Amino acid sequence: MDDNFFLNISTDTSTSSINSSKSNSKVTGGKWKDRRKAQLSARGIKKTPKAKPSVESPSNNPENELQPQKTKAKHDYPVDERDQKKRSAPIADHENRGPAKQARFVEGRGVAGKNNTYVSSLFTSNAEITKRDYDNELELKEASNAPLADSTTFDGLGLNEILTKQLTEHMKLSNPTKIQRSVLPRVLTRERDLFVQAQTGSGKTLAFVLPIFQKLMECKDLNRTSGIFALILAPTRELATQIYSVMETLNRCCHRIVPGIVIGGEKKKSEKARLRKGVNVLVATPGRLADHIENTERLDLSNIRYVVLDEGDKLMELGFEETITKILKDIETTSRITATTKLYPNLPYKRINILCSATIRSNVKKLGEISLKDAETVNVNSVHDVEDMELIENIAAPDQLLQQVCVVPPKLRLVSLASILKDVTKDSSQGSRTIVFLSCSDSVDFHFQIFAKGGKKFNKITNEQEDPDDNSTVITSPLLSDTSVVYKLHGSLSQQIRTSTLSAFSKAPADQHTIMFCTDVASRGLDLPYISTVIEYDPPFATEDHLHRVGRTARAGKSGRSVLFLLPTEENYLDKISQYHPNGVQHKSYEELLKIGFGNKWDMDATTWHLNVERWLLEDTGAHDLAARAFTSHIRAYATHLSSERDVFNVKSLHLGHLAKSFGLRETPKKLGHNSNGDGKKKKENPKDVMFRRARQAAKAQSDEFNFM
Ligand SMILES: Nc1ncnc2c1ncn2[C@@H]1O[C@H](COP(=O)(O)OP(=O)(O)OP(=O)(O)O)[C@@H](O)[C@H]1O
Repeated sequence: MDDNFFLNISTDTSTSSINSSKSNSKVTGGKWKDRRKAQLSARGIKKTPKAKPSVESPSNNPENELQPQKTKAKHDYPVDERDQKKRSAPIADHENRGPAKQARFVEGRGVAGKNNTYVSSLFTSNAEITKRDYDNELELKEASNAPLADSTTFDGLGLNEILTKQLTEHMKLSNPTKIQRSVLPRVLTRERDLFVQAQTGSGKTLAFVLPIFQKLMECKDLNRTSGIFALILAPTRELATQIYSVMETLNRCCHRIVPGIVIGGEKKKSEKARLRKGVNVLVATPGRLADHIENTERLDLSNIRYVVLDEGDKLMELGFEETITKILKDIETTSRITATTKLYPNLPYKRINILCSATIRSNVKKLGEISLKDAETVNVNSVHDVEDMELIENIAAPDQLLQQVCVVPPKLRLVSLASILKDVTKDSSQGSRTIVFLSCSDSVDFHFQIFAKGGKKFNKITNEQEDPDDNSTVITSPLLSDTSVVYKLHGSLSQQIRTSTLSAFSKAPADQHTIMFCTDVASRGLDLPYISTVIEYDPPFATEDHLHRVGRTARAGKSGRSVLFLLPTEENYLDKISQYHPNGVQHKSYEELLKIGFGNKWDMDATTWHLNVERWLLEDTGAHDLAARAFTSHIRAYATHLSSERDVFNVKSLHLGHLAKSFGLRETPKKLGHNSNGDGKKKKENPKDVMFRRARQAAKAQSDEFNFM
């Protein structure tokens, strides 16, 4: 048994009375046990042998178990007498449990070490939190990714009247952003490859889409049957869909220029039909495009004048290097640009490649070598030759972002999350949009269920009341507030569901509180409107992804807040992300966090809330399995943190027992591990096989997640 895992099984009252009563009688001589017996009988107490775990055993009584626990462990927060009393007060709503329910309730439980289940109290035995120097309190500055407030206008940058009108009148964008000011005129007037680097939410999409659209508009005879002139590659289907919808908006002011999209998850047949009808700008995910190049005869890439690679580092991270190299080679070898120059004199005489990324990793440089020739690097402050890429530093998070960090002991993670969500959803006069990032699909499913299906009472849904919409990814959350709706998004959902979930989330009424539980599939490039809070409940697998996640808020000059949860063993992660937060971060203690949602009686109310989750899992086997799966998948995902970050995210430093508690589970991690393997008899695996199995799992998880094919 793990030493740190505190046993908290409620004590038999008769035993406690023994401890509390004092006697003057003294018994001497004989064996130790006989002396003890004689001493007890002198006090009129009959010693009963230790009961084996059974339903009848008082120590197994769920009523006792649901009492806040009396423990010897030290509290890691100030405890006054009043709080102590509150913690020992009985928790309502469990007295009515019938015998059958009680039996189920204790099913699988036993004393510690027998059936491997424990009930530990939330506020005991938690890891100490080292006091880091948090002096660098956050200093919020003016928005760094906002539209320019000076006299710079879109037409001043060379945009034609029709497009300018579309932007200002229909899209309500009056001034360009800094990166648009830098990129727009370059693509309109020069024929040089570009590496575009700018903050999240700074308007990079319009920066490359607008000039390409205008150049095509300038070709009078160009229509949908003329061929594909621009190709935009994005790493995720969601991002590709988003870029396509920007193109569609522009198409409203010039119907001749037709955008098209090919991404996985859709019927290839309908994509082929679309390609056959003709498109001029093709947005695609690399895997699907490569598939069409192989199998779709009508796909003609010979006219391509512009290739844009959006989110370059993610494209590389997902292993598209080879696919992109092949696509570019195919474009190169089939190109008829020279032959058609006279037909389209306004288009560039050579192919222009544009690579975009907010973060620079060595893989982006590699992609630059593959895709760019004699390129310029453009960021908001400077323009220089791409050879100087080495000089470019990673970009920081937007200056107006309020970055909060909270170090939370593992057992208190779930209640801390509940607290913050309660807080963001409490205002009934106006709505809010929140994104919660988790490590894996199973964990998303579980947390979605906690805040949705469980409802106010975490009732088990019986067969008669079975929700017909059981697979829904959008559901109301009375647990938080009457106007709260929760969503889930991850790579294991079908593309149709992913698309409709995002669309519903984006169009939610302004007075609704919407919360989306998701994996990193939503971290890249997604432009969801009015996100006010991003919660990184699990830190990302690569530090750069932190920047992309927090970048879902504080976009285009708007304010935003991001909360990063860290375990006490992960505090040094702050050193890794400090490069993205030159203005500092704001530290919140977990006590503060718990107070904002649970109020002054936070310890008592958080305990009750958590016990309700635990009880729900004990009563509902389906929910319990979901929790167990989420826990094991989470640990597995944790082990896939980049090796360069293992000093912070080391799976060996995790307190698995406490972490299981934050999934509402009472079994020991060992038992959960065995269950997740299907049977109790686990064969010892060859370490080499373990390594290969984990590598396969990690690779599969990545590809499942992004589902790019
Ligand atoms: N000139 C502008 N004025 C106001 N809003 C703008 C302007 N240009 C773009 N936006 C808006 O800014 C938001 C962010 O734009 P976009 O998605 O292109 O950012 P990005 O730089 O690509 O971010 P990320 O790196 O996260 O992908 C969008 O909602 C877009 O409509």
